[in-house]
Amino acid sequence: MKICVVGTGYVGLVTGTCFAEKGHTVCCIDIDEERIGKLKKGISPIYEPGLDELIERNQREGRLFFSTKIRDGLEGTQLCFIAVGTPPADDGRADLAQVLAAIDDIGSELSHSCYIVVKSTVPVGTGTLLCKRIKNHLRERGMEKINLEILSNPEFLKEGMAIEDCLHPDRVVVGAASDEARAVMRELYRPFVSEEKIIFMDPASAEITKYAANTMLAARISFMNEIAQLCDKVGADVLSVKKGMASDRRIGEYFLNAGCGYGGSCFPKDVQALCYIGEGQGLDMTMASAVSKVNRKQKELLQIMMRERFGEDMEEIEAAIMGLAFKPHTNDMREAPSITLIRGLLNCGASVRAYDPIAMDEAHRLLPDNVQYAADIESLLAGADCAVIVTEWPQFKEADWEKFGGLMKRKIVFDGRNICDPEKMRALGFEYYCIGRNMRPR
Ligand SMILES: NC(=O)c1ccc[n+]([C@@H]2O[C@H](COP(=O)([O-])OP(=O)(O)OC[C@H]3O[C@@H](n4cnc5c(N)ncnc54)[C@H](O)[C@@H]3O)[C@@H](O)[C@H]2O)c1
Ligand SMILES: O=c1ccn([C@@H]2O[C@H](COP(=O)(O)OP(=O)(O)O[C@H]3O[C@H](CO)[C@@H](O)[C@H](O)[C@H]3O)[C@@H](O)[C@H]2O)c(=O)[nH]1
Repeated sequence: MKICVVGTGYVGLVTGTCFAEKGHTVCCIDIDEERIGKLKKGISPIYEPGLDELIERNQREGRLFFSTKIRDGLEGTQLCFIAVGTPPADDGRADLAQVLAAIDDIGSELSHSCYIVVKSTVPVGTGTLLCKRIKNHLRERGMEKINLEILSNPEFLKEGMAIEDCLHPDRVVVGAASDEARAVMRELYRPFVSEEKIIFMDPASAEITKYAANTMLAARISFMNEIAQLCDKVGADVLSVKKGMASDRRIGEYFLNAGCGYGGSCFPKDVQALCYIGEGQGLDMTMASAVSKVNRKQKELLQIMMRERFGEDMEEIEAAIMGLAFKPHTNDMREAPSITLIRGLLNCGASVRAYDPIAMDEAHRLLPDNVQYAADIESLLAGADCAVIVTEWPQFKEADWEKFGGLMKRKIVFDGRNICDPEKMRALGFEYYCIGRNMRPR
């Protein structure tokens, strides 16, 4: 099948490459010339385990192409995916500017019938809006005979696991109105999943499914974060509580880890966007709003714990921040809890030193200039008053705290991801604080 993918961010680049990997011929389009230039040389603009090799091989074998010109992508294509960004606008709604620009570009060049598939996360009714918009373009160009259908095919991949999620999805959701469109999507995804895992529905339901799924996952995290705070108040252990809850099959074990809050380019914006959509329909969206509210507070928690511990001395401390990415195995720092923490600490007058295995370039771009950076864990911790774990990178989980404790000025650790064993840390002489496992009523 010949496929065009518009947008080469996490979603467009990964899904386009995976379509090529399964034998389709794919042309990926982006307006960012530097990005396309790099991709043509086989250099991935994003860090995603396994992606570089797939891009290189599929380009070499002639199934994957990159261009800045939409015309190159549209030539002979059966399916045109829109995978551009939908960042949050100031009021919380999804900003559709990139999606509208993409449909305008397609509408000004398309000269044959095809299916346009929206992979970007978009509010309900976007498919209908795009359909009207592209038909206007075609009418203006005297091409109204072209047959078009706009489908919704939201993406559920997780950063850091994107290739695996894309090649072996739990399910594929497709919002399509016609049997013909459903048949094409079935053929496209046949190499990826068995047929019963392709869930067909109307486009509006598919659009809502994406927001509802993300909000449900975010709700589980916010719920556990609230339970963790309660655990700390009453001297209980949130990991034991989680174990007890998760063994009920109806609850399950996933997305129940308490921590210093969820970040990333999706949960924060999608929960807010769902609130905006519902409120626009006159609903309160009580649950979804609470999920966001708990998370905003949770991102402040490490800072509050540190202020409680250091009091007036906050201005004197040198804090060593372990991890900047919003989660491990990505360099993405969008909405990362590290940003809230570091800004807060600098506001209190503390000195901040930071290290992340791969997000250092992003950090230089996003964090205030007075943050200092360390080249490795040793130089990060040397002379520090405390270590603050924000991202659960494997190298932090495996840290040799006996050795690192010897390098620190004071042996104090704030563990925002509950990756250390409290008993071991205390036995090594650390003052150790974590989330919902402090076991001493406060
Ligand atoms: N990042 C994720 O893990 C993830 C997962 C599932 C769904 N989503 C959703 O998928 C969409 C894309 O997310 P992302 O993280 O890949 O975005 P991104 O911001 O990383 O990438 C978007 C890309 O689109 C390009 N672009 C913008 N306008 C364009 C145009 N008119 N023509 C061609 N290219 C254009 C940009 O230059 C950029 O490279 C969003 O709606 C997001 O909510 C993201
Ligand atoms: O038990 C948990 C699980 C996750 N997180 C945090 O939640 C955030 C998001 O994590 P994750 O969901 O793994 O990353 P994303 O790549 O943002 O993926 C989410 O957002 C994507 C974009 O919409 C969806 O496609 C995915 O299905 C959905 O998991 C991160 O800050 C994690 O640290 C927790 O605090 N506790």
